[in-house]
Amino acid sequence: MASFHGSTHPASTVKLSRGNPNLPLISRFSKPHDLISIWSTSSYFPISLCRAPSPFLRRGVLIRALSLRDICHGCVPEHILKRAEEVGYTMPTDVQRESLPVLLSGQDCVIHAQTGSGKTLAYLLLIFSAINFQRSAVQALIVVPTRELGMQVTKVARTLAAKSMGLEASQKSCTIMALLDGGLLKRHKSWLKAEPPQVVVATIGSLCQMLDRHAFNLEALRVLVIDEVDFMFNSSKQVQSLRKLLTSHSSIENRQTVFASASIPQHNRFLHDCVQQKWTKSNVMHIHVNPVEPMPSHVHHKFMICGKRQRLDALLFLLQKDAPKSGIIFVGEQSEKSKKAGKPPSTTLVIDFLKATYSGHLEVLLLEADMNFNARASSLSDVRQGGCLLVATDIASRGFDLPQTTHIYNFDLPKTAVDYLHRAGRTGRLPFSKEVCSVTNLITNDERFVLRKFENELMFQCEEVCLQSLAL
Ligand SMILES: Nc1ncnc2c1ncn2[C@@H]1O[C@H](COP(=O)(O)OP(=O)(O)OP(=O)(O)O)[C@@H](O)[C@H]1O
Repeated sequence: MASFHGSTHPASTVKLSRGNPNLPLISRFSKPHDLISIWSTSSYFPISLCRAPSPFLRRGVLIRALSLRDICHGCVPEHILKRAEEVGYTMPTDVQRESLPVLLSGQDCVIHAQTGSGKTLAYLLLIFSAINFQRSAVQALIVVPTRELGMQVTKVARTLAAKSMGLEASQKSCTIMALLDGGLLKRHKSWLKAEPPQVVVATIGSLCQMLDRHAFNLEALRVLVIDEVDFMFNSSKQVQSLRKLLTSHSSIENRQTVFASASIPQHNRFLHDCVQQKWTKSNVMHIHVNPVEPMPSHVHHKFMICGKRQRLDALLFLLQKDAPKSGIIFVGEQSEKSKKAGKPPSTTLVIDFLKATYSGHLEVLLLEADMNFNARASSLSDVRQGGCLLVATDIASRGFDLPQTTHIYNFDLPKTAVDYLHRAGRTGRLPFSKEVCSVTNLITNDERFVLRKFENELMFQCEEVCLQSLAL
């Protein structure tokens, strides 16, 4: 196994100085293995490690930043690249620049990069490069932890696979099926049998149900992606099924395996397990982008100390002062004890309070695991319409992409530093924007040490805000 870190130079590296991005591109390369690695310390190019063919260099100077098309040319079908450009994916993000050459060369990969860094597009481009559009068989499988994330990934995949302008006649279509908890699995079963899709996006529960009923098999599988991999392996309910999927339903020799997450605690141990347990081939690559800074740097962290009873008023005060374009208020899950005592969950308290007192222009919406699937789907679709104040439990903390979110409020602190990282990662998700976004924690005096622990673990600093200073 090997590892590429933003802070280490790979063996064949070239030092770069600032180049001229306006110079014309001289020629293109066609295969990823024709590439040479380049290390850039230039402040002009927002890159740490990239790969480029020699025509991109003149006397060791990068003369043009590589576009997504440059990196994927010859591997990803033209109509997908064209569609990606139509949607606005022109230049690669750091993680795409670093992972795509490795992915497109066929290697197994653990993609480990900040929240909102663009891991989804990286693995989707790999999938579109690997599948045979003419063949009706499940060739790519993306496993996700929640129904909401599954719907989102399916939407991005379908957007890329949709017919692009001007290429209709020649382009071949690709079917993408979502097998998600609460879906119409009976109907999906007949569809899977009648005409298997090329790509399936699934939660592990629904997937196993279908595999157990022999609705389809994974004999033709070329790419297996496990998104939010640390979360999936952490859940005791899912881990058995996941292990079975990785080792019995398809073989590592026939497929390319990709794991993705912004947090992989003890990643060396995880990489070791990947090889030992035969989840991946032995040359699996760990692409670790920005290892010294797990949090996006343009997210500003704050805290306000207030008593539990003051918390709702403090939240309202902050909302009025901050005037977010769109925000998420994270609330802890209700404990079993509180459920048994017949108390309302904190989400209800917050929602009811805001509906009665918040006078801003944003709609107040709710998303929590206890809602039924239809209510969850309807909340999700309302949230995507534009700005809102979403009151949510941690169900919305993983992978949820609402790029317009400018403010996060931790009404209750999360349980772990990893949960903090993912909640905070719901803001600051526009890759090339430096708009300052914020995460504000409402805590009691006793909780200050917990937050300090998160700060040390995740290497960020939290600034104190006082009700008095805000009132000025
Ligand atoms: N090359 C690109 N150019 C412009 N926008 C991009 C590009 N790649 C991704 N994005 C946008 O960046 C946002 C974040 O991408 P994505 O959801 O893939 O992040 P992620 O790394 O999976 O984050 P998380 O770890 O939180 O799941 C999305 O809104 C996506 O559309």
